[in-house]
Amino acid sequence: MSLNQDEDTRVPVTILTGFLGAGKTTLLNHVLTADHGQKIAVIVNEYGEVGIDNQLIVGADEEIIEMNNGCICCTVRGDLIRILSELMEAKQGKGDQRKGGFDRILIETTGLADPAPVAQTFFVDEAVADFYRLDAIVTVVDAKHAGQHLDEGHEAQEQVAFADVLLLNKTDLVPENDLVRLEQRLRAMNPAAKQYRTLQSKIDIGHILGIEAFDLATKLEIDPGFLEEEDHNHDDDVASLFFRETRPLDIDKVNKFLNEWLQDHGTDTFRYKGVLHIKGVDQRVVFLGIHMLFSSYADRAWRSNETPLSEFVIIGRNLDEAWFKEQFAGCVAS
Ligand SMILES: Nc1nc2c(ncn2[C@@H]2O[C@H](COP(=O)(O)OP(=O)(O)OP(=O)(O)O)[C@@H](O)[C@H]2O)c(=O)[nH]1
Repeated sequence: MSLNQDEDTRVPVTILTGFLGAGKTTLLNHVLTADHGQKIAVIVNEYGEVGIDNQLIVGADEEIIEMNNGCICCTVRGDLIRILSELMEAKQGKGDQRKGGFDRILIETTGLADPAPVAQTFFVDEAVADFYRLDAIVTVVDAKHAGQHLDEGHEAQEQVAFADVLLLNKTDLVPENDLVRLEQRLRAMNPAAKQYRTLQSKIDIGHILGIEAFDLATKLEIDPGFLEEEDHNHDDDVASLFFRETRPLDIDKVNKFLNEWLQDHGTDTFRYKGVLHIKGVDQRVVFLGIHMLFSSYADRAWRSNETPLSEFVIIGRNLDEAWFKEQFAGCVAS
């Protein structure tokens, strides 16, 4: 391992984190389409058995690797190390060399991930630590919902506490007073992190990539056990449900059932999103929601080699799977 940063030729890695729906995929798409001349290999970890985000990432020629078998900070650390090792071998001219053309790595964690164990991978696994350098942890904060998430959830707090850069996103949804209060709260939790306000996660790439901001000593001050392998807990009440339906749906019925559900359960429904097959619409309909706020839009047309179908994920507390299944089936167009 090189000791001098100037001579450090290891591949830089950025961990992109932030609570469910904060704007991570929006930021990722912004980075992938920006004109920075860098080749970025992207590792995306989603909560839930099927990835919706990977369907929404812009069609860049970057290497995008999905990890959907669990949460990156718990069960799939082994997967992460395997993927990083494969990429390393590709870059060293071994293995699948088509994958080796990247300059840096970007890891998008699930909104429920604690970033510390992910960061830890770059220090405790020797082969990984020799080849990769953790550049920064970038945390996107949803200005509208951060108050609730920080009050309730240990994961949201960890994401802020471990950040090197905090992007205060969705500044269009809250008044200036609230933004200032939130900035103060974030600063009290993590005085060392740089803060930027963003709209649609738009940020100068130079503020988040290649910034050499991750400092192990600071992280050890926040969490003296940072380098020790230890179990960590998630909120056990939070679960995800997944639905798939090949018959076309009626968008009015989808809207109606979600509206009714959210009136009573909006606070506990963190995130729901899907790509839907709607009757009479030739395009994929993307449906995105966070608590009470949701929207849908027609995306690209279904391709001739795709079977149109609807895939929908809901993440929240106290979700009744049988009830949701019945409601979802009730949305099939007549
Ligand atoms: N009003 C508003 N909406 C935004 C802004 N940035 C992103 N969004 C919307 O917020 C929603 C969530 O954005 P994503 O980028 O999917 O969030 P995410 O953090 O990747 O979500 P998960 O992967 O589910 O955790 C989408 O509908 C975005 O269009 C913003 O600045 N203002």
